[in-house]
Amino acid sequence: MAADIAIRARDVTLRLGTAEAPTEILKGIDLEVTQGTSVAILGPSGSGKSSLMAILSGLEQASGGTVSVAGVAYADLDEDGLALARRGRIGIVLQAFHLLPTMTALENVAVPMELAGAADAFARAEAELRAVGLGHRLGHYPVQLSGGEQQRVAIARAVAPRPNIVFADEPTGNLDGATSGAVIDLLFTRQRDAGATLLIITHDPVLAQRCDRTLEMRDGRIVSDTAA
Ligand SMILES: Nc1ncnc2c1ncn2[C@@H]1O[C@H](COP(=O)(O)OP(=O)(O)OP(=O)(O)O)[C@@H](O)[C@H]1O
Repeated sequence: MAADIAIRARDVTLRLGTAEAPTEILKGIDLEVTQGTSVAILGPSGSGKSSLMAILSGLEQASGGTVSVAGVAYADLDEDGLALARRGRIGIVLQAFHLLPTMTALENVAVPMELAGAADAFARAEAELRAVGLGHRLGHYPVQLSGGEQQRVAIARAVAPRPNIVFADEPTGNLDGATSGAVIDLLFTRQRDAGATLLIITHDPVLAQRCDRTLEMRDGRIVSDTAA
């Protein structure tokens, strides 16, 4: 039996800017990712990595082409449908962490799980925050946390619901070597435990080497696709 395909993109394009001066950000992306694999996306700044991730994670709509994730075709869904499809199945860590400023670190991780119906949301959130080394910062608000600490809260929030697919845009960008190593270990441990698919944008060759597969983007296209 063929392995499950977690992510399928066909001829995905993204055009932004004005009608008079459109910019082609993505120029026909074809991609299939097998469930349970880890994929690093490399490429120079501006090559379209974050844009591709935004489309694959359902946060942005493609201008052309089709995307289906975990068997769900995005074209069939409206905003609410997309949000529902993401909930619990897809974890996302963006470059801007999007923590809610009025909630503590613990609440930022626990409340989304609680809204999704998890009975043990706070216990799981606490365990996940301890795993990223933030057991001593549970009651801190985002403004009281350093950039690297906020990044770790965002990672804990993404992995805590045990999603099938985790998208992470430079998840270690703000972390020092030791903390970065611990966070990467956590991401890969969770991936293995849950058989999850992991898509990571990174400039870090060490992180890329740990992935099963490496894609390189240039100027809106995937220019190389290498298995480890
Ligand atoms: N709303 C927009 N209108 C026009 N161009 C945009 C818009 N948003 C992004 N771009 C352009 O799209 C290109 C791709 O951006 P993207 O953030 O996907 O690149 P990236 O490879 O993730 O870069 P980085 O490594 O710097 O994060 C960039 O040249 C950017 O300037």
